[in-house]
Amino acid sequence: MSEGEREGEAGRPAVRVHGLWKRFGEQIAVSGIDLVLPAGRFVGLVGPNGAGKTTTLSMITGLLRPDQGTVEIAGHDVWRDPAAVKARIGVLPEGLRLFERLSGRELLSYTGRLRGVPGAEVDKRATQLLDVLDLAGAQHKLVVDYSTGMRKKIGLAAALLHNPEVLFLDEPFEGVDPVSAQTIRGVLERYTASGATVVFSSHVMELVESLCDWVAVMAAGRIRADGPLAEVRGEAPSLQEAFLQLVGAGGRSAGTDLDWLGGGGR
Ligand SMILES: Nc1ncnc2c1ncn2[C@@H]1O[C@H](COP(=O)(O)OP(=O)(O)OP(=O)(O)O)[C@@H](O)[C@H]1O
Repeated sequence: MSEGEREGEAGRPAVRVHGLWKRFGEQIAVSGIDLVLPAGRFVGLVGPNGAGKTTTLSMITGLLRPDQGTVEIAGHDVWRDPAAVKARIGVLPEGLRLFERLSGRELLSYTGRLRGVPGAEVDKRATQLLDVLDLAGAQHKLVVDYSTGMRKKIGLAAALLHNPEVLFLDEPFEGVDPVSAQTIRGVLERYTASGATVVFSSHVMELVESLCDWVAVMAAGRIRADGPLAEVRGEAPSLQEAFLQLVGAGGRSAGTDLDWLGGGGR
């Protein structure tokens, strides 16, 4: 599908990446990728471990400077116009660092003020987000005492507080129990239904298949396929199968060399 067709479908793209490169010493993490993600979609960035997903999301969101290439979000260049971009995006990065000595409620108040949201509005939105994300009971507890799932949820609340146009989430469901995952999912579905865009990375194919309507498949620093979910899945019975074919992992044996492994002889 051409870029023109994509833009025609949903107006201005949420994200436009051109010729993006990142190298760490000898290791090429991201190898000159081009990507156009339409607005108003639930986009999944999928790929095996080490594919370059986190590096790509970090460069797209202005956390890591690319060696080459450009990124535009909602028409603004991430590196030339960072303030305009930061006002329009929310980010839940991998290994999120939070202010551990604030309570959940204080963290949201602080984030809201930093984002320039008026105080009364911050309080209202924080109360609603804490409630919807089932954190109301823990709002006065210090973040340092939060569980992994609670940290993801308070990070998500902080990323949503200023009502961004585009939300980027790196592995948002990792370490999250099924009930919390369902809650997060509900919030994200509601957010995209109103025309906002979610871009999240994951290697859990079932999750991506059930949530996303647009997919980009990454392997070894390159985009192997991208487009509407049905188009990327093609004739394959599931996204998992399509993914295995795309990344060339279909023939890998499940451990024929591990003949010593298992019960019996030591
Ligand atoms: N700071 C760094 N220094 C050196 N190499 C790095 C650094 N960050 C990433 N890499 C390398 O770049 C490649 C891509 O890593 P990245 O974390 O982007 O992959 P990923 O798709 O997010 O993987 P995962 O699903 O395992 O989180 C890997 O080979 C990784 O070892």
